[in-house]
Amino acid sequence: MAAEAIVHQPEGSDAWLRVWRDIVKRAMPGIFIYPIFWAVIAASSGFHKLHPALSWSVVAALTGISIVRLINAIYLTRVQPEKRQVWQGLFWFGILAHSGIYGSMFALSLLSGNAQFSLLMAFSGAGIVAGGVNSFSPSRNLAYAYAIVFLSPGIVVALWSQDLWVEAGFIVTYLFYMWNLVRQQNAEYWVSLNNERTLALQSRTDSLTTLNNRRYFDEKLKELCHLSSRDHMNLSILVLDCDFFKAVNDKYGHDFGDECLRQVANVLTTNLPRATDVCARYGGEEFSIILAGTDLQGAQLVAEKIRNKIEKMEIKYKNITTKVTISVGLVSVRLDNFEVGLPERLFKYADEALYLAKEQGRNRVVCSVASTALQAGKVKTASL
Ligand SMILES: Nc1nc2c(ncn2[C@@H]2O[C@H](COP(=O)(O)OP(=O)(O)OP(=O)(O)O)[C@@H](O)[C@H]2O)c(=O)[nH]1
Repeated sequence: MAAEAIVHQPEGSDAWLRVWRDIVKRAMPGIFIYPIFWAVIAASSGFHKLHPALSWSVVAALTGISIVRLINAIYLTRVQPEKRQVWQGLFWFGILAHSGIYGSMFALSLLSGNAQFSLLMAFSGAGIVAGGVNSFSPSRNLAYAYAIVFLSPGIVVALWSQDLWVEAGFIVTYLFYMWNLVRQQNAEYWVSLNNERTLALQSRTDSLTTLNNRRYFDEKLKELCHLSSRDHMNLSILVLDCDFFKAVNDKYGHDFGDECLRQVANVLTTNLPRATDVCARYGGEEFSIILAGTDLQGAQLVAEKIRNKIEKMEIKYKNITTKVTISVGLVSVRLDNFEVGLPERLFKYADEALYLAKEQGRNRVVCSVASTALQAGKVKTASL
């Protein structure tokens, strides 16, 4: 996906969280720069002696905004998704208020006739703007707005006073330079984020079927076992295997076998509509499914539906048309406490049930004895 496309991802997605975490982290060191720089420059250049009220008011305003920004930075990425816009608005306000006030003081320094004051404000301002542009570059609009608000008062004052044309030219040039930097850094940020996401996706995806791979399935199984144990929920695992797949490969070739696996995978994904269902290619011609919050009856229905759809499906590839069947092993338990090795044991039960399904003639769903005993209350989870 192109960098530009991702910049406009909808609010509330995972991308929002990731990007704003980055922005907040990058912006953190800059929060206290404003009052500190201003206080040091106003004191060292003698500006505070001539204008004590203004100097102190600016210190107070910049410090107040720093505190608001700090609180905002702590909570921005932790609030409920529906409150994100308000907190994001407050983040913008803090940034623009800081840059507006500091930029105005820089503009004032141009008119002050105090060379040391204006030089220090110019140097510090240039540094702060460059740092801010770098921090906010994941959001191009924020970075642009920030640079404009910071530098505009200086440009206006320099143009207005007529004898500061050189300074005005310098600030306008600097603004263009920053503009270019925003574009460049924004593009670099999104390209690297995109690469990171692609790599993460590849590491959890099976390239043939685009289903999740075994590693992801194992991680998810552990996580869902934990969650289900904590909430005393049902958890079902299905292990599915294509029947006589060696014969399919031998008869029609490996390419056709691959196509069969893709079409079987497609039936699985289209028949698992719940967002919490996890489906993976466990290896070879074996697939696995986790149905969190689903009891034995529900899991049997799902397994039977999938088995039935695959049995009826005609697999067409090039000039060949054939059918395949699958055998399914199933385990369904209500979990009350998590123990080490629980996910592996549950999977083993489903796998043993699959073995029975093969033994009993294939093209069928067999439920693990562990789950029937558990549903009848004969076995406690702890003794699985
Ligand atoms: N085309 C293709 N074949 C695969 C892939 N992974 C595994 N296989 C084949 O799947 C076949 C599995 O064979 P077996 O384990 O003997 O099982 P089966 O023939 O399906 O017999 P049962 O499972 O007992 O019904 C082997 O021939 C593997 O080469 C794959 O990615 N693509």
